[in-house]
Amino acid sequence: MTAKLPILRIGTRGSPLALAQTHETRDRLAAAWAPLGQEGAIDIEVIKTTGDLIQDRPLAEIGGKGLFTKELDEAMLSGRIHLAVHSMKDVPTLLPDGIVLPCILPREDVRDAFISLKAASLADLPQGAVVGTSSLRRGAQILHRRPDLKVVNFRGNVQTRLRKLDEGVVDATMLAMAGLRRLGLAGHVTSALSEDDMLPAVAQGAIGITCRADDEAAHAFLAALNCPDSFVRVAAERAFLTRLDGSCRTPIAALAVLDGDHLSFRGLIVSPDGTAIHATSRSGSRSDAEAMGKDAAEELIKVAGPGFFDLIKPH
Ligand SMILES: NCc1[nH]cc(CCC(=O)O)c1CC(=O)O
Repeated sequence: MTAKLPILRIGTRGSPLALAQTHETRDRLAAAWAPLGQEGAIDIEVIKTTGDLIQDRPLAEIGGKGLFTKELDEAMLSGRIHLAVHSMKDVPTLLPDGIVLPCILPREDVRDAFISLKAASLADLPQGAVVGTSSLRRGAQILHRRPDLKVVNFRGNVQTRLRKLDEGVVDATMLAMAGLRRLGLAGHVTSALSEDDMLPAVAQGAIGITCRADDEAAHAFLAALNCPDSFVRVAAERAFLTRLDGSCRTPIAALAVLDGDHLSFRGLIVSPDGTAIHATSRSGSRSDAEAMGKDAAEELIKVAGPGFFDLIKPH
């Protein structure tokens, strides 16, 4: 008797990037597990999230955590899907009861891309140029480097942004290199911003896969896909974010890098206008990942003082 198909239902958002990430996940599962390679063994369920429905406002303004994950979590807890594929950047630090995150795929390029038809790099932008971004983290770090620039709110998919660049609505924009690469759109990148100019978001470029805590089959399937290096880097960065209790309104950036067993961590917080910035770094071993992130956050909380956080609390 053949197994009843599908064996596994994967939930995802419907955006082109979410689908690309889900197809990568499906292909890795099929390669690792022969039964999952059979035609029809994996079913992909597209689920709309609150974040997908609201297109015209900055996400920071909508507020609330889990804008891109809540509906997927609900579908998982009700048994409609077994796995959910997420951009780790969009996953809240606290997962709902009963849901775990045992798998991070090999991480893509962590950097932010600079895209402009007028300048080859951030430093080349003319005085007073207009940069479009809806990301407080990107806006704040840009203003820190270049206080003369004008940062305006800018959402929409890659095609929309490119059209607005073409029309001269803005002089430059920024997007994650990882998303552009996964969509085959890296050709539009003018240059990659260095981590010194633009520290990435926590977990940028990482895909994470959740399952129910009690789903043993899902755990077994995912164990073969997890990238231990990416997992430990993301763990350090998320520990930093957790301690800072980052909301979408809080410009926070962090990056952990592994060299063998040696982990280097950098993290920063910055006021939205870019004038006040506090950065720190840690160096240690892989097994200290979470402690390093947490410790770095505690230092920044102390150094910045309570006044700093009042600046960036949600209204
Ligand atoms: N917040 C949206 C989002 N979530 C993940 C990515 C890109 C892929 C990634 O960083 O893993 C993006 C778009 C962007 O920042 O350009």
